[in-house]
Amino acid sequence: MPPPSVLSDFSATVGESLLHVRPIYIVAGLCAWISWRILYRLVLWPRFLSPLRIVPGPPLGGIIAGQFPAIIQGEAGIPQREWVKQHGSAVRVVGPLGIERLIYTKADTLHKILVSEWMEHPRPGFLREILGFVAGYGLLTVTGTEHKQMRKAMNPAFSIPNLMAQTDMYYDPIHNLVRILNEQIDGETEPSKGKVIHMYEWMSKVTLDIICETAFGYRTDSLNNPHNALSEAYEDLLNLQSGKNIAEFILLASIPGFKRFINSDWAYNHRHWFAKSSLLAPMSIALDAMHRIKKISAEMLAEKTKDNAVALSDTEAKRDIMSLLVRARNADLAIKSGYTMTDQQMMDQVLTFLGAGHETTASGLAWTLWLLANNKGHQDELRKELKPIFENNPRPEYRTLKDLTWLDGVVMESLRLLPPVPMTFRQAGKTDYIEGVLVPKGTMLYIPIRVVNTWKEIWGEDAEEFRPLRWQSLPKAYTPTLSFLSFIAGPHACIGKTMAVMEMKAVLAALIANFEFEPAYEGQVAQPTAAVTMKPADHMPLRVKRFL
Ligand code: HEM
Repeated sequence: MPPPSVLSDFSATVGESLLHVRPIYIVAGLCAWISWRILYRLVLWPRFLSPLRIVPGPPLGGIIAGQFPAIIQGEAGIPQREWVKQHGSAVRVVGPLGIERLIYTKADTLHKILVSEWMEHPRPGFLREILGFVAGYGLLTVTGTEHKQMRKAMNPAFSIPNLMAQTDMYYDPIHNLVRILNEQIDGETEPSKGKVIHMYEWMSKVTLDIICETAFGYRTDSLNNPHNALSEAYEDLLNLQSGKNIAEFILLASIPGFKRFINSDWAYNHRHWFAKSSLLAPMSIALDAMHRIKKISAEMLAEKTKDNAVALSDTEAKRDIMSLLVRARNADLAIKSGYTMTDQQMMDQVLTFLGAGHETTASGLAWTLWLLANNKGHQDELRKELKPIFENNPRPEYRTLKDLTWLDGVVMESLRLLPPVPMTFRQAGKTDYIEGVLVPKGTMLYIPIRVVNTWKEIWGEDAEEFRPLRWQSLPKAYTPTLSFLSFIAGPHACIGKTMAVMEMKAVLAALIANFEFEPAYEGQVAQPTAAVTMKPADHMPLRVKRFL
């Protein structure tokens, strides 16, 4: 046995050399592992190993970007519609970084994903991050049991009797809008020729004023105030919507800890640093806009909580949605029932109503005006139906508006053809067979709202045409929940659907009764943005004339 001194000399030498060698091995090992992961993710999995290879679809595309360029350069939902036409009702598309997504259009499959097994197919993390940042971590982002409880607490506020009672609240903003458009036209040198007006901007203001009134009992009056703080903040935020910015956001959101970082005071206080990098500049604008929106939302909520603190038995209490939620929470707290929303959750709901209920309805209205401007015959028929009603009563109530044939057909047809939310995503929460193919846990499922809404197998050969009267005799293949997906289906279906449709009807009815709409110039084409919501990129200029 060698003496201990020799042993210690030996181990010291080995240790020393290991100390020198180990970092190289570690770095080399790390490099090899990263290279292997990259090779596996980008090449081996999508091209040779994935069980989804048997699902038909377009070519895989470039190794890094896949079909992503086609997706973001095309109109939202249109490349997917072409792929379904070419490859059938189940399509596999490889997106960026080798990530596969499946598109299913058959009612049975959509029922499984959205309705019967909705808990096993949650919204994917990246979508929850985007929605949570701009629309609060409320109903739009919670999943499973928490979602069930929150939705149960909120459903009564969206009941039909409550919405009926709210309809009259729409009319002050609507009448403001009609007056402003009249003034704008009268300000022209030749008022009879009308005026080209960016209608999306006005739809955004009127829907902001209506949602603030009906959801919070809060008067924003952005229609009369061009520099309204809330409306300017949303404008800044919504102008960031582009395929490129969303892709960058998804990339950043995949970094662990991103949610905490982006919602921290530090990120807001240092936002000017991000403005210096072209990649992070949109983040700086978004942080600034969200800070302003959160500040105003907190004020609205504080006013509500103060208002309703003593209102448990007050029959004259306000009927806006937030008042109902605050009163319901107070009642739950009083009887110590199981589930009550925390202050933070209430705050998130304020952001959710603003984020989910404002721009979607504005885009829906703008697209409806676009379709009518390009279909004069349908516009005339609608006006014929509306004129006598408005001559009788300038504030028609819920029941009157609900049952009008042309008004209903035009709104539903517009939401079908140009849905403000053209697609959404789910993720396979477990490995399971869908349409006979083993779909690995984690696979992205593209919910093809615009594709299904215009699928010829359901809607017939004229599926892509604007024909409002089709809602009077729906095709045989139509199923109420899964043929028209604009508000999707199942437990995550839009809670504001009835409210949105009623609001669109009230605004549109008043506009069509008072004005005529035409394209702003010859050859004008629609310019939908390809992002989370589909708004007109050009803010929809239309020629607006008084209807006398
Ligand atoms: C034309 C207008 C609207 C359209 C097209 C629309 C569409 C949608 C869609 C497609 C979803 C499902 C998103 C997903 O699961 O990924 C959704 C969810 C939701 N919408 Fe709407 N929406 C509209 C108006 C509104 C309004 C006015 C409100 C409320 C004031 C609202 C509140 C919500 C909420 C809270 C959710 C989440 C529901 C849940 O997960 O339980 N929406 N909406």
